[in-house]
Amino acid sequence: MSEISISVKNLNVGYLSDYGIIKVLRDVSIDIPESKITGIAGESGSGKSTLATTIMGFINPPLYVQRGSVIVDGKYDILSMSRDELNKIRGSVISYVPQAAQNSLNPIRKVKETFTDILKAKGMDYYANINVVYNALEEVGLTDRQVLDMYPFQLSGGMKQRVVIAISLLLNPKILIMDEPTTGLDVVVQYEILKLLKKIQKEKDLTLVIISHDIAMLFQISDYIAVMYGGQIVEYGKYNTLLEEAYHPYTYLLLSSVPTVRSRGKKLPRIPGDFEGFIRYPKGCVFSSRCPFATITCKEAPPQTVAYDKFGFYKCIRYPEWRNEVKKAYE
Ligand SMILES: Nc1ncnc2c1ncn2[C@@H]1O[C@H](COP(=O)(O)OP(=O)(O)OP(=O)(O)O)[C@@H](O)[C@H]1O
Repeated sequence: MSEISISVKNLNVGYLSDYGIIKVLRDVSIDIPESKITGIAGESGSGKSTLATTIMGFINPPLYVQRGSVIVDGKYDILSMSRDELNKIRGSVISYVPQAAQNSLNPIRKVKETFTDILKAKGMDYYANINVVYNALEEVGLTDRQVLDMYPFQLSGGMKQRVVIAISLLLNPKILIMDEPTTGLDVVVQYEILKLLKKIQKEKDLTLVIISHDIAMLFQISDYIAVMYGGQIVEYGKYNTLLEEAYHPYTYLLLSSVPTVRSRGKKLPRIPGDFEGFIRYPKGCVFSSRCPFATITCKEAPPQTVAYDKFGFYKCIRYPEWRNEVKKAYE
């Protein structure tokens, strides 16, 4: 079995619009290791959901793949598979929980009817597979089977999220991609859901990909972190490497802008300005107009990807010099 669970190479994806194709993902390449938790961090609009949707093969207009490849589990070439072939592996090899999935449970169907629909779509009967359903519920800590006879409005936010996770794991996939799994939940429930995800990941040896704008949450749970900015992955590596010494200034500034008890009373570095957008896309490094360490060279040409270790990489021509400038500017 391959050590790489999802391999994305030179992915260029955009959206069709009245003005032509608006390019969003720009040469995105990443190898996501199996049996680990990989966090994909980035601010709203950086392209995280576009990446997840493309990995799942949900290629429907206006989304448009210009080039690149996505190989899942070493053998599924997602972008060249038919709809039927993709439907076969969705749920059984790779599952995806989109943003706010807990709110899209059908309000007029009991939980068991939702399970029935999911199983039926896979040609499976609910009653013949009732133990599969019970197991899935137990895995997510819903031991009271009465939950099956309840409507979504009778469940708390945390319970709904557990039901959604149980559905995504019903057919025992090897890979689970969750988009913003804790958004909209209160802090205690967020913690419980993260603890549950970590437990399930370990027990099932799952490859778990968590997408979030909440970098602090991702650093709590992930083994690897990819940092997205303006449709690119600007840095990727082990969470502790990034925490100890980010190679990209954007990662450093994102991490430094998270308030902690220790930073109380201190001025937190902020990221000046705004992303130019996908239409007026920067010519050089995508972060250069906001980067306090950028030089003219950074603004003129995109940086090469610098690879290190097995999976890690960064896109910054100013590393390691910019680290010395941090000391002068902020420390
Ligand atoms: N269906 C669509 N049609 C046109 N543009 C889209 C569509 N979906 C996303 N986009 C654009 O693609 C860019 C990336 O969006 P995407 O949803 O992938 O980002 P994200 O990082 O997941 O953000 P968020 O967390 O807010 O969902 C944004 O500029 C967005 O406006």
